[in-house]
Amino acid sequence: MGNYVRIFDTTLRDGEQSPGATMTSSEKLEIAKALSRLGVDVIEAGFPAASPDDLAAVRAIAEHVGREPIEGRPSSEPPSIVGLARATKGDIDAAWEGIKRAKHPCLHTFLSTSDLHMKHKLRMSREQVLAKIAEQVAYAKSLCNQIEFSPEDAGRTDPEFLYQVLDVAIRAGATVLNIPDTVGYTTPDEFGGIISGIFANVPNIDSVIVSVHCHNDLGLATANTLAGIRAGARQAEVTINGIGERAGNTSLEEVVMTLATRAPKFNLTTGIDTTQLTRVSRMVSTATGIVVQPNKAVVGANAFAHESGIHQDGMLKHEATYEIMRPESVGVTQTNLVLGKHSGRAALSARLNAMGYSFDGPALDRVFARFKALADRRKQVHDADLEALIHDEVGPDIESFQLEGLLVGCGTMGMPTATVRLRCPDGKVRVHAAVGTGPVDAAYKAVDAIVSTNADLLEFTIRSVTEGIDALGEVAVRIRERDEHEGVRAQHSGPEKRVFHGTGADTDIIVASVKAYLRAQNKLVQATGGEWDAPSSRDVVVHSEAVQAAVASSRAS
Ligand SMILES: CC(=O)SCCNC(=O)CCNC(=O)[C@H](O)C(C)(C)COP(=O)(O)OP(=O)(O)OC[C@H]1O[C@@H](n2cnc3c(N)ncnc32)[C@H](O)[C@@H]1OP(=O)(O)O
Ligand SMILES: CC(C)C(=O)C(=O)O
Repeated sequence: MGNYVRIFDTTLRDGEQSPGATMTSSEKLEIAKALSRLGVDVIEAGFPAASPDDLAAVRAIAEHVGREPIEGRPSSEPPSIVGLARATKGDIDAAWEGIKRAKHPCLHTFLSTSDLHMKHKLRMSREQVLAKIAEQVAYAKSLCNQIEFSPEDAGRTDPEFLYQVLDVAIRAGATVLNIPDTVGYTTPDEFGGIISGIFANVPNIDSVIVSVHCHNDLGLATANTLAGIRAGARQAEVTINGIGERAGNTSLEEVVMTLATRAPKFNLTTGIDTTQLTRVSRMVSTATGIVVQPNKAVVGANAFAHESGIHQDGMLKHEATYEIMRPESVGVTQTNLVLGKHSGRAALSARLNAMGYSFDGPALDRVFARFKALADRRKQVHDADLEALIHDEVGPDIESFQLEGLLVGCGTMGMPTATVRLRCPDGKVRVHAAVGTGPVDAAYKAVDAIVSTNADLLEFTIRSVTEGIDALGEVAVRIRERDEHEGVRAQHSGPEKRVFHGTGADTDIIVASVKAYLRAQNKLVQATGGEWDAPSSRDVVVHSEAVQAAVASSRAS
């Protein structure tokens, strides 16, 4: 095998043993096709004795995926298809029934060899176990050329007995000896030592492939698998996303990307097309319903995401500062500089540039201040949030009216009321309160009383820019200059009345609504040469003492 490591994928067998991960036959077939395209050498398709459905799924995979090379598959050969069986004739027959139509079928049988398992689970002596291995491996060999044998719980098996077991299995016809750390008990030095011990003590070990199969109970599955490979194993049994019994199996993507990323250290290759890893990971997650944790190595949503300003600045200067693999190498389109409360100007301005905006100097400072204020309230700031902020920032050249304050009262207990405080083109601050059918209507009436531009509201739309209770709301309005001759328009062929658009964004949707309305009103005022008739004090309707006081104070200023 030299420096080639065979990737044996057991997502459909051990992976499916994850509580709740049961997949339908058609999902399994689709995943098997994806695994084949990914370039795995071996697919353990199931445990046919477990149920008629399992048998049917294994058979379908053997017939479809195990016979023809799939388009796009790195190797021209179809993968080997494996069926798992206890060391019993019935299980072996069922497994053979499942896989026999594959071009490269392989029967995998196993029997526990640790004293603990033999005594309490199998209730068999060492001698009985050795005899059963000899008998059942030989029986399997009578059906199929390729036989994999696993001494279950090898990680806790007495090494001397393990060598005896493996010797018996080779003599009976096994072609692959798989060494499982069934309960994820060993540490990397111990597991590497077990594999080295096997190479040093089992006769004819060079005539078979030595395989490793680790579980992740202590989070050591990948480390143990790599230790086994460094000790000479040339097959790694893995699952996509590391799913499997209890804490799972070794994850395919971690082993493959370690061998690829640290190539000079390992000097080993696999047949995996790593650019498909992310896609297959998502497919398995969807089929099993097992969500990939965001910080999962290689395929987690955050594996190529950077949130803090110092890291983002480093990444913008040189990608190797904080990334040891390129995202494209695992099929992620690009590094994700997540904008959040820890981000700095460098990342914000890079994101804005990518979105087609260029801000620098005080304009960037302004957007940055608003971005930070938003990021303090939101977990993440998305492009859509930025768009809304920018549209809010890039308003009319002159802000004739500026919102200085807004107070609304609404609900089921009384009349919706809004008090609006605006700085007007003459520099004075005016306050007006109004009632309406709802808080927005009340606020717009209050704005109208101060702005009095003779415009009709044509359209009002509100949408949540992003998801969640803390999402930014974006309001878009369109207003049209009022036609003084409305109703007798046919007799007047004057110019069409102009329409002005305004948007506003805020986590408070009433504030966003007023900002949008004022934007549009400001454009109208600007378009009419900045003309504006200040309302007489008679026009100001006062609804409370507080507002009266506010009006008085605005007059005083
Ligand atoms: C480490 C691993 O991942 S091993 C693979 C685990 N996968 C599965 O178990 C697949 C799903 N399993 C099943 O559907 C069922 O367990 C079946 C159909 C295989 C067996 O069901 P049952 O016959 O009802 O047996 P049950 O599951 O209750 O008990 C397992 C029996 O197999 C025996 N057994 C366990 N491992 C082996 C083995 N490798 N070879 C032979 N017998 C074994 C046990 O000692 C026990 O025998 P007993 O009933 O005489 O005490
Ligand atoms: C069947 C064997 C290989 C197994 O899954 C284990 O021991 O974990």
